[in-house]
Amino acid sequence: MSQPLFELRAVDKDYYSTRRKSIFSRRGKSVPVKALQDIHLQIFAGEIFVIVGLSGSGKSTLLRTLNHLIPATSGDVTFQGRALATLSEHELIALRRQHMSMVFQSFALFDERTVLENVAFGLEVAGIPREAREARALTMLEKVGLAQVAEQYPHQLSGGMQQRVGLARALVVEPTVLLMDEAFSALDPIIRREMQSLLLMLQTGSQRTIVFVTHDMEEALRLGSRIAIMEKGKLVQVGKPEVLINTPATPYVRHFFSGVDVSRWQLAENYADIWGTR
Ligand SMILES: Nc1ncnc2c1ncn2[C@@H]1O[C@H](COP(=O)(O)OP(=O)(O)OP(=O)(O)O)[C@@H](O)[C@H]1O
Repeated sequence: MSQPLFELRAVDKDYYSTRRKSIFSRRGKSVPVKALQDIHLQIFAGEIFVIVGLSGSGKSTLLRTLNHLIPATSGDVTFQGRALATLSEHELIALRRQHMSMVFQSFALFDERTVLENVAFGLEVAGIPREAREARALTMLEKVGLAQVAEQYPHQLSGGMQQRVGLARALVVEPTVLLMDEAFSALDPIIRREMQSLLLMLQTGSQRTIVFVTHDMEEALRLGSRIAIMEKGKLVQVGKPEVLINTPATPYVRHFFSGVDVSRWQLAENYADIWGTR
């Protein structure tokens, strides 16, 4: 098997929150929230790796340890064999710029910039001249079907369109990894499915790796090459969708499939045919 792109070994993350002190403190000492506990994980190039779990299970924290926005309290996180904790702030910023983009639920667009300027932002930061960056941004907007609104401002667009701008902005820098945190969760169901299809279409033939956080099992099954299920800061099972469905490790994992039509995933041999765009 190829070398993992990310490798996590014995990763813990404890939060010491003053906000929570009155609830969790004992004799004035704050008790940490154990957001991640003993995480061992490998993520490979080209995967759409989906992290699923209930609210508070540690999904966002795990995602943010991958780009060191949240440093692990203990354990190792490596990217392309480099331990993130050993990098200087300067090296980390360079690594993130070169390899990683993020897409958030809240879109996080710049209101005072046009759609084109929003998409071109990462290229501007990278020092690409205006003409070249705007040409690349426009090509990316064409790919997400939004070239016609390039000169508009984010507030003039629907939520679904704004998230397509967010996706274009993340992809235009050609990242090795796309980190997506509940990126489609604020969208209504039809637009959400359209965004999932768009993401799968854009991923076709690409070696880009996507790590996608969601609490929605339908979305996880639709997008994931592999799925990790989290419970209270721990990884309870990691595997291909059909493996999780056919052999759930715990009742908690099984619980995630209640209400989801899993019949399409139950026969592993049919799995490759389910989504033509994968
Ligand atoms: N900055 C922080 N300070 C203190 N506790 C935190 C902080 N961030 C997260 N937590 C706690 O860590 C745990 C994991 O949070 P995290 O946001 O990673 O979970 P999640 O699965 O992404 O949740 P959600 O789906 O609600 O976003 C929760 O108990 C949360 O309250």
